[in-house]
Amino acid sequence: MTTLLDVRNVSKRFAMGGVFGRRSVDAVLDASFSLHTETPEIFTIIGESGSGKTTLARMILGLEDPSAGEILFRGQRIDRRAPRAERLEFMANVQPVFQNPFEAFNPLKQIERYLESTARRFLGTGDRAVIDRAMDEALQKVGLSLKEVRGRFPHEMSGGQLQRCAIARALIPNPPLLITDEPVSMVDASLRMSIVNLLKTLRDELKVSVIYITHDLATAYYISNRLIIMQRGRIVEMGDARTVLDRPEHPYSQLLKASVLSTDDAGAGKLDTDPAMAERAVATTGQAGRLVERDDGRSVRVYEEG
Ligand SMILES: Nc1ncnc2c1ncn2[C@@H]1O[C@H](COP(=O)(O)OP(=O)(O)OP(=O)(O)O)[C@@H](O)[C@H]1O
Repeated sequence: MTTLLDVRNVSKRFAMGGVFGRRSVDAVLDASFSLHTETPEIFTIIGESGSGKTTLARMILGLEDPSAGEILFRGQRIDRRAPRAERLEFMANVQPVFQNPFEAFNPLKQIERYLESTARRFLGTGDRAVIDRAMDEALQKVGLSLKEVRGRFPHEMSGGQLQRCAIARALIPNPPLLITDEPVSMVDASLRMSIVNLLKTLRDELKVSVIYITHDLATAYYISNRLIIMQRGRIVEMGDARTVLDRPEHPYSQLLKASVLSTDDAGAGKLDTDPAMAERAVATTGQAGRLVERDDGRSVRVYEEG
C-alpha cells in the first residue's frame, strides 16, 4: 500500500510567557498514524477542547512546524520553508475546511471571487471559460452550481450552503486529502447532517480522504472509518471507529462516550456522569504510558502492564 500521509512521532511544544516565568504547553505528544492512497477514508480526531486536535491539523497543513518527529505527504516531508512551487503543489493536494464559514468569507466580497482566486492560483490560468468550468464543477460536487452562487454575498446564504461553498473552494485543485476542523459545529443542527453526508459522498464517489476533527461522537460514529481519541495532547485510543466507540477501553474514551447526553437519560433526569469514571479518566491525564495494540486491532494507552 502507498502511504498518503505519514505522521511519525510528532510533538508540538509551545513556549508561553515572557522572559520571566517562562512556561511551555505540550499541545501534541508523540502522535503517529498514517493514511493510505488506495483506501480513502474518513479519519477522525476526537478530543475535548485543548486536547491538541487543531495543532495536529495545523502541522499536517504545514502551518506549524512539529517540535519533534516529522510528517510526510506522499513520502515528502512537509516543509513550511520549501520553495514556492513545491509549497503550491502541496497546498493543492492538502486542502483545509475551517469551522466557521462566515469567518472564512469576507462579508463584503462575493463568494465566487474566492472560488475564482483559488482556481486562478491552482489551475495557473486566467482563462475565464476554464475558471468558470472549474468553479461550476466544484460547486456541482457539493450540490450547488455556479448559477446559484453567482453574484451572491455570504450573508445571502445559510451556514450550510456557505460551508458547501467552502468545501467547493477546497475541491477546486482536486485534492486527495481534506482537513476539516469542526466543519459542522457552526452550522444549524438541521443542516449538519447534509454536510456530514457530503463528506461521506466525497470519500465514496470522489475517493477523497478526509481528516475530520470534532468533539461530536455521534457524527464521528456515523461517518468515520478510523479514529483517534486525544487527551491533553496524547492519543489514548486509536482504531476502527465502531470498535472503539461501541466499547471504548481507555477511561477517557469511556468518559467521552458516557458524557453524550441521551434523551432517555435526560428524560429520566440523569444528567451526571459516573464520578468514579470521571476520576479514572482524570487519573490518566498527563501520564505517558504506552500505546498497546489489542487483538481487535485497536491501540489503547496503558499505564501498567496491559
Ligand atoms: N499558538 C499557540 N501558542 C501557545 N499555546 C497554544 C497555541 N496553539 C495552541 N496552544 C495550546 O495548545 C493546547 C492544544 O490546543 P488546540 O487548539 O490544538 O486544541 P483543540 O483540541 O483543537 O481545542 P479546541 O477544540 O478548543 O479547538 C492548548 O492548551 C492551547 O492553549
